[in-house]
Amino acid sequence: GVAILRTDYYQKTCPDFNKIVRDAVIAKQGQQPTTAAGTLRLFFHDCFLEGCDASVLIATNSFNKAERDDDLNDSLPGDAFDIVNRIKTALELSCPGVVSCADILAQATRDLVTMVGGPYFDVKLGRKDGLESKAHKVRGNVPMPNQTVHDIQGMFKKNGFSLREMVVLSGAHTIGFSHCKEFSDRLYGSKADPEINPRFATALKELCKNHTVDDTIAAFNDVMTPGKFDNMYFKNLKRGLGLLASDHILIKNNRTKPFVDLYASDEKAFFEDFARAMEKMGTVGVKGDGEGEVRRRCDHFNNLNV
Ligand code: HEM
Ligand SMILES: [Ca+2]
Ligand SMILES: [Ca+2]
Repeated sequence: GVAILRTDYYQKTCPDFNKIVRDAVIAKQGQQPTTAAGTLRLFFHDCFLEGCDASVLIATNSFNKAERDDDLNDSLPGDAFDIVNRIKTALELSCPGVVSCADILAQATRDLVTMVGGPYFDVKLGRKDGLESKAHKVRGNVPMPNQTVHDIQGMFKKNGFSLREMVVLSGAHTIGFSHCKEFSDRLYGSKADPEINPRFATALKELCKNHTVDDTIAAFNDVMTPGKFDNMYFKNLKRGLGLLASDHILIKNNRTKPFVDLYASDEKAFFEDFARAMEKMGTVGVKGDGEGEVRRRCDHFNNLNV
């Protein structure tokens, strides 16, 4: 059966859960300010494949190439995996074998989003960790920047999200960064996008000029307020300052544009809708008793599946 999630799921079995997660998040985000964006993306990629079950955290072994080693997950940053592992270690000392990795990722994401200025939302708990993680399943479940609104909408729809929720969740690109290869085809050559703000395009071309040699070069998703969770992402789209093609199409497409306009002019509406959509994201495909386990380590199944 489907898991019944509750915000107070660990109240008796792990009373310090909230505090342990919050303290670890504050320490990590202070040391490594890119953690919030990386973790938010990690959570998204987890929930969209096999549901929010920590399948994305599994390490590859000689029998199984895991989700995180598919090309589309290559750029998920180590700091995002690290914060989950740190929290897991602290929790295993306080209440061993009780808290799932899927719950840790959900709760840490909420705390990080809130910490960088985003809205607070409830995180219901009680997910079990999944028993499968296959790299070949990633493609088709995680959107790519060169896809159409129609194709991307299909992936959100499959997970129960409306077009409006797709737009509001894309507002996550108000923080974090993207590597040049994700948007370079908008900059150079005959397919260059004439709708990019010209000064922005010049700056990006300069930034990315050596990206084929150095694939670590990256640009902020939100050029104006890259570290702050706010509605600047939507304001940027209206001025040709969207970074990815999948960002810019939200203002070009006449079905998504009204939502961009709304969130650009009303941050409160953005925060309310984003909070509700994130709460919902946390319930996608969750596993209950008998459908998963509480992993001892977040990067390994308890039994080696071969
Ligand atoms: C709508 C379709 C989406 C597409 C095509 C897309 C694609 C991408 C790509 C290509 C990157 C750059 C990765 C890199 O180069 O390191 C990225 C970054 C990011 N994405 Fe998305 N994304 C989408 C939706 C979302 C959603 C729904 C969320 C979360 C709710 C999200 C959260 C993030 C975050 C936070 C980053 C920055 C990661 C970092 O700084 O490490 N994205 N996205
Ligand atoms: Ca998953
Ligand atoms: Ca921002």
